[in-house]
This record gives sequence, structure tokens and C-alpha cells, in this order.
Amino acid sequence: MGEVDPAFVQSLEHQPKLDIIEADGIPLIDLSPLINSSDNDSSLASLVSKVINHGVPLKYREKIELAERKFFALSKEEKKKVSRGEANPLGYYDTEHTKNVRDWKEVFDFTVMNPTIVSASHVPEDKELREWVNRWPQYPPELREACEEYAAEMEKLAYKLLELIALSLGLPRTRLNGFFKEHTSFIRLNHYPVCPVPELVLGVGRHKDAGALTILAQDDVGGPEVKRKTDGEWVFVKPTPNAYIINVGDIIQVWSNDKYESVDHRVMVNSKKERFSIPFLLNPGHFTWVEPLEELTNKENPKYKAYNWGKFFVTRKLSNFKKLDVENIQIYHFRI
Ligand SMILES: O=C(O)CCC(=O)C(=O)O
Ligand SMILES: [Fe+2]
Repeated sequence: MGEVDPAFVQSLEHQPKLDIIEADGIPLIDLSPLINSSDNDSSLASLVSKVINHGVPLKYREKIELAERKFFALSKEEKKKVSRGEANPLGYYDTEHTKNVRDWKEVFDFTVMNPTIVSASHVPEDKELREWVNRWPQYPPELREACEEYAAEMEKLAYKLLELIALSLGLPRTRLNGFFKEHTSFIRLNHYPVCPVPELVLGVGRHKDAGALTILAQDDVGGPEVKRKTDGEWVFVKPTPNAYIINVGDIIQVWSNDKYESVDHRVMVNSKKERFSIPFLLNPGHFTWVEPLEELTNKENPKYKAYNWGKFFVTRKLSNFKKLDVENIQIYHFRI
């Protein structure tokens, strides 16, 4: 089996197949009409897509990718100086579990709003709030600026995508924007080291993104797979240079009352090449009650009960910290 801690090993049914099936039919969306005009009504009809001509200058992506590589090249000891803790889960971390199996990766998380206001605990009755504050490492010194500039670009792109989604649902362009006034969005720097047993482990186990949407920058190594709806097969998402992969998250699924569906995905690792990726996870304010939008339910048939995003988010973070015996919180728990 090779030298690997059993905590990383996926159960047989979740082990990846290394002879990959390439996804075809992932739409490539050209955003240039939207960026060049203010009243275009093109629509995003899919769960996963790649966007090109997205308006994010390449220099910001190059700068953060370079700084990310320098950070992860530091010693564990150096990286652990900015370790995240249970009270403030921002910073460095290498023990995340997805679906209670350890992921083959290390990460550095920071929020876009600094500080970010969140619920202090997952306990429903506890109304106390807490501030999460970004932790910046001493090396490389340019990491902070690179992250902050990149975050500002991602925020702009996220609003464009959100507006496309609103239009595609027949809603006014800015219908969803108000939920993000004090948003809890964060960016994760991911490093997937070379792995001796890529057939037994995953970089990130199967999951759906809990927030509204995810904008993912990945390098040219490849790793993410999405679950094809027609036959349940895991298919490989081929890297496209300078494109972003967009995943619809659970919140859009709930708001749209299942017109959109969040995508099941996971990340394979590689025995020859390390891989880096940078997802931006767009999340609403902690006070948001997430429920199907009135305009989309005819008031008769909402498919979900309302849930509080702040509590959901904090509950999810808590379970990512340690191996639990039960599945962590999911939107289907709120299905009517
Ligand atoms: O690294 C990737 O390609 C995706 C990571 C991911 O799915 C996540 O962080 O939610
Ligand atoms: Fe994800």
C-alpha cells in the first residue's frame, strides 16, 4: 500500500480511477460582451463552466500564484507560525478532513473582508458574534498585497457572475447582490504535494461547495473531477490556461429552488507533480437566512426550509477541523 497514513485512505468506493475520463460539454463562457456592456442578458445555464475574457488582469493571478508557491515552499515550522485555530480558522492548515477522510493537501485561508463578522458558535440560541482577522506570514512579504489585490478582482468578477445568474433565473440583474453586503467570502490557497499513492487518496474528497459560487484558478497540472449527472461517473476537468472554473454552490441551489444544482466534485492528486489552486468562495453575510426566493416558488412549493448562513458556515468549519463519526451539515437536512 505504500507509506501513507491510513487517515488519508479513501474507502474502496471513493478511490479515484487513474485512467481518467475527460469531461466534454463543460461550457466555455466568454464574458467579454458582459464586461464591455452594461445591459447584456446572456445566461449561465450550467452547474460547472469555464469563463474566459473575464476581465481579471493576468498580472494579479500571476502575482498571487508566485507568492503562493513561495509560501508553501517554506518549512512546516515556518508555515505553522500562521496556523489557523478553532476560534479564528484563518491561516495555514494541513489536516482538513472532507467527509471524515483526511485530504492530501495543505491550505492557507484568508477572508475578503477584514475583519469578517461571523457567528461565535454553531449553537442556534447563541447570538454572539466573532471577528475573524486575517493572519499574514512574514515570508514572502509580498503575499499579503498579492492576496488583497487578487481578492478585489475576484469580488468584481463574482458580482458579474451573480448578476448573470439572476438574469438567467428571470430576476432583476441585482436581485442577489444585497445578500453580500457584509459577505463572509474567503480565498483558499491550495497546495497538493506529490503523492506516492494517488489511487488511494484524494486532494479533496467529494463535496459540494456550501456557499453561493466558487471561482477557481488552477495551474496546468489538473486534478478536479466532477460527477456526471447522467451516469454518476467522475469526469476530469481539463485545465484551460487563464480560464476560471465556476461552480454553482448550495446557496444558489436553494435560492433557485433547485433550478440550479450545486455540483459534486473532488480533487485527484498526482504521483509526479505537485499542484496549486486558488478557489474564491463567494458567501453571503452571516445574518442571511437562506431560502428559496419567493419569485421562484409560486409561494406554494419551496423545497427548503430557511437556514441561517452564519450558523451553517460555522458548523461546517467546526467539522472540517476533526474527524467526526457523522456527516457534517448539508442543505438536504433542510429539504422539505
Ligand atoms: O483545488 C481544486 O481544484 C478545488 C478545490 C475545492 O474544490 C475546494 O476548495 O472547494
Ligand atoms: Fe470545492
